[in-house]
Amino acid sequence: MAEPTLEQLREQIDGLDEQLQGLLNKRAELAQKVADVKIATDGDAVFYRPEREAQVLRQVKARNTGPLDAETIARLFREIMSACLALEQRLKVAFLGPEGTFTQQAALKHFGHAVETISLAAIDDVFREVASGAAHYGVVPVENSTEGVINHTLDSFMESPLKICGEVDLRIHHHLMLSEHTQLDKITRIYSHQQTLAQCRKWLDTNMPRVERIAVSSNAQAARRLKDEWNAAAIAGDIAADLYDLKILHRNIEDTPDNTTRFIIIGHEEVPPSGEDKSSLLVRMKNRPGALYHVLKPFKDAGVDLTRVESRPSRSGNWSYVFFIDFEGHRDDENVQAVLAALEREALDVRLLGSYPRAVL
Ligand SMILES: O=C(O)C(=O)C[C@]1(C(=O)O)C=C[C@@H](O)C=C1
Repeated sequence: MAEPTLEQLREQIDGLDEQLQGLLNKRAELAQKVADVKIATDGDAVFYRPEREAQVLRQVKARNTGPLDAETIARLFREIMSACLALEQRLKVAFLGPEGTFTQQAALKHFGHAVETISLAAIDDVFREVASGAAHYGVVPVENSTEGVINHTLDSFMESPLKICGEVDLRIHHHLMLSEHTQLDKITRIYSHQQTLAQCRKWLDTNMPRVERIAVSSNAQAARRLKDEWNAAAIAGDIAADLYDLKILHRNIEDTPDNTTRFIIIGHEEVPPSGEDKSSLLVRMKNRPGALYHVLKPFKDAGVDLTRVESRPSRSGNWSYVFFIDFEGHRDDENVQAVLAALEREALDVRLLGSYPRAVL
């Protein structure tokens, strides 16, 4: 049999597109009905359901047979669910701005593009915007694989009642960029966020040792500054280069190739189990010998896996320490409850910051 012609193949694609379109709208109608059920059962209906979204995306990945790869197809379904949710309620998501930061990228990766993103200048502002109800959720960075923890976010939890309801991992690539006015041989300074400068330290030491490094509030801010300067460069990501119309001179100048930043989603609600969950905990201990041992022993006894432990001096007393602990499992799990009960006996204060689905995308 002869191979199909271009016209015949396109006809088949048109036919499938029509079916897909019909199915997508049927799916959207069901989401609208789900919204009616949520409103009928609860006056204060919560439309966004992270545990259900994680389950849908996991199913999509598990049953995928290709040729589209599992990540790609999951990203498409991410956008479909985002659009369906927007029919129920258009979410307002606050993030650490300005426009073009990796945090905005993380917000869109997690929620899809059918949300309204609100750019704010500081991590505290994101917490406040969500606490006041002006935004439904917030996205803030918490940990970077080269530079470690972002203390400001952890500190904000000491004073905030908000909960963690999700996590996002983002591979971070940094590029050296110039504006159209920059004179390459006259560059005397490089702008970027302090974390980014640290993540590119070796590259800068080797390639631009005599150029002054100036830390600014975000990478996007660094990119924005170039507009009016002819003797400066910036280090930032792709979105910032696009947004401020900059030329990328050197790509991927980060010192470690698997440079990843972890972001968390903050909100008001506790998230039910999704089947594959993580939890974050804040424990305040008296600063006595072996404090860390007493914090960690209950996890070993109950067979709960830790994924991160950080300690910070507590602001509320000279002689106490706060531990931030991430672990596998959900607050409803029996072994997690055993850990919490044991910690209650040991610690001055124990607060579960949230149980949430492990990142799927
Ligand atoms: O199952 C729900 O609760 C829905 O609202 C439907 C749906 C979806 O499109 O699948 C949309 C938004 C929720 O965050 C989760 C899932």
